[in-house]
Amino acid sequence: MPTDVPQSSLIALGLTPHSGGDRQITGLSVDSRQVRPGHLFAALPGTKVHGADFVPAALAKGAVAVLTDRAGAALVQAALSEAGATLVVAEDPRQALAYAAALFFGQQPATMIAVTGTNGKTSVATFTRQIWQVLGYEAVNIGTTGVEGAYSAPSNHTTPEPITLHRLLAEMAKTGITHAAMEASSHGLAQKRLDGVTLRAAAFTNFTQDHLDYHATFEDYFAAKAGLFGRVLPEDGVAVINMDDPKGEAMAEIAHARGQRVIRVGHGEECEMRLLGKRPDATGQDVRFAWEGKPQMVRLSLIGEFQAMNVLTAAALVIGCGADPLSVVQALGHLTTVRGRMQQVAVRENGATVFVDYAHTPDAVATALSALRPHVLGKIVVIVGAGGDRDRTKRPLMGRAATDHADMVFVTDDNPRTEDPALIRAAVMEGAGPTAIEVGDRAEAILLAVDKLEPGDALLIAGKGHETGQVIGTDVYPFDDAEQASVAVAALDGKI
Ligand SMILES: CC(=O)N[C@H]1[C@@H](OP(=O)(O)OP(=O)(O)OC[C@H]2O[C@@H](n3ccc(=O)[nH]c3=O)[C@H](O)[C@@H]2O)O[C@H](CO)[C@@H](O)[C@@H]1O[C@H](C)C(=O)N[C@@H](C)C(=O)N[C@H](CCC(=O)O)C(=O)O
Ligand SMILES: Nc1ncnc2c1ncn2[C@@H]1O[C@H](COP(=O)(O)OP(=O)(O)OP(=O)(O)O)[C@@H](O)[C@H]1O
Ligand SMILES: N[C@H](CCC[C@H](N)C(=O)O)C(=O)O
Ligand SMILES: [Mg+2]
Repeated sequence: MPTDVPQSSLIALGLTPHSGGDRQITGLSVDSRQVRPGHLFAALPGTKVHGADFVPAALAKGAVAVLTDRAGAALVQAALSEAGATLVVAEDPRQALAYAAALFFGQQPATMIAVTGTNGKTSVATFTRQIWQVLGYEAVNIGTTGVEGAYSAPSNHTTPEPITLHRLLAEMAKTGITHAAMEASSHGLAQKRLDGVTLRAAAFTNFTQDHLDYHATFEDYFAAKAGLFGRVLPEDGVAVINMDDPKGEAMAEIAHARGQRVIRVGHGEECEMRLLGKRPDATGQDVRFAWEGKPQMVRLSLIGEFQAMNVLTAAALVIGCGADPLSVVQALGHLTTVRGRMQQVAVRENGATVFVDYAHTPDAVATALSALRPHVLGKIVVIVGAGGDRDRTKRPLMGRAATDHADMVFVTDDNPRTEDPALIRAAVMEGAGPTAIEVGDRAEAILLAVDKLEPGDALLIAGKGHETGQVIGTDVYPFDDAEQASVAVAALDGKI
């Protein structure tokens, strides 16, 4: 066995053997198909099946120990003693796995933060990383767009699973990464994926509708997010809370109750990081804000008030982690657009602009369009759609938000996945109303929308942001909104 393969005893990983005695393990897996000889297999209760069903398969592949809950233990005890493998039973096996993975891989960047909220996680994590880099730190952001910054890696999840996450964190720490900003998705929090991460600070951006396919109720969805402050962030951590959100007060209460230092961000007088005013123009905005009562000015090459709020949230996180506030303020002028978030991707010969944005919730569509309005003198055209195999109830609300906040609406396909695209569009159209134009093919919708642009107008292509593929059925077809917009502009302006 190569010497760089980490090894550890179960007890050293905080896992107490229930039967079979302590073991040296050479790896961890949650999927029986990924088990290697010497592994601990975590047989987790799932939404579809119980991982315990796959214990025989895991043992056949060489697993020497199994971590599971009580229900799982009852199912696998006999098979384990027959194979001479160790059983570990935990009240919460997902949390036990997260702690074990952190100990197994050993290292993580010394300064880590996490961001939760329905919208804005990727943006805040990216700005946090950018500020750290301007200050001279080796920094990354980890989330929907993969790992970016001083280290690059793709990612299938917004919040990676604990094993993948801690392998990655250890690898990055070894290469000298000292600062990491993570996204904490509600799935990730509910499944305790980041419980083994040592956080210095955490932020809450906002709470609106999404993922009601996974979380049974709004309360469950909120409880998952609140877990970041109520459980994951330690007592000596710093909580950065957006007080403009109706749930800000409740989140700040949770942080206070844990004894965490709270930095409030928002428009209100009570906020330590307070937005005082902004002057939007075609290429960005001048922003006036106050840090602990002291007014500051910065020029941001970013569109939309929500991006200014995301920047202030990121600044508060960096300050919360100990950076000098004045240096942080000075760094803000260097920030650049987050890929696929209110990103200007093309300009027509007549001056009309095209933006790509990742708004895929009703609130995000409303926020993105109203944020764009003060930067635009003419009309706003929007392209909107909704993804298949996701929260169905948000579809008409997204259509409605588009009609309420734009002057012209095109309804098209997002990622239909395994659903019938026509039915998804019909649900979006129901909210968008009779004035909306339905065009199934996304490339055609972009071409038609770009064609409507007159001087001073802007088009917002919502929903897919940085994505480079369109998922139809289970296949992924190359598709990039930014590229399609450039092609449409070039074609209509007679450049190709
Ligand atoms: C809905 C959801 O989050 N599901 C996660 C959950 O799976 P599950 O409970 O559905 O698992 P299951 O299919 O019932 O199987 C139970 C167990 O048996 C195991 N198994 C299954 C089959 C097999 O042959 N062998 C085997 O061992 C599975 O690995 C699992 O541990 O537990 C699994 C193991 O921890 C996760 O991999 C899986 O994430 C899946 C891949 C996923 O797609 N999650 C998405 C929805 C997600 O997490 N998204 C958020 C972003 C959301 C957002 O903000 O937009 C993210 O952070 O990326
Ligand atoms: N602070 C905010 N308030 C409201 N809407 C926002 C905010 N920040 C971003 N948005 C909207 O949400 C979209 C997604 O932003 P971002 O990718 O930063 O969010 P996210 O929380 O990471 O999303 P995901 O759940 O997909 O990971 C943006 O394109 C924008 O339309
Ligand atoms: N992380 C989100 C992204 C949605 C992006 C949108 N393009 C879609 O496919 O619905 C989700 O998986 O729900
Ligand atoms: Mg994200």
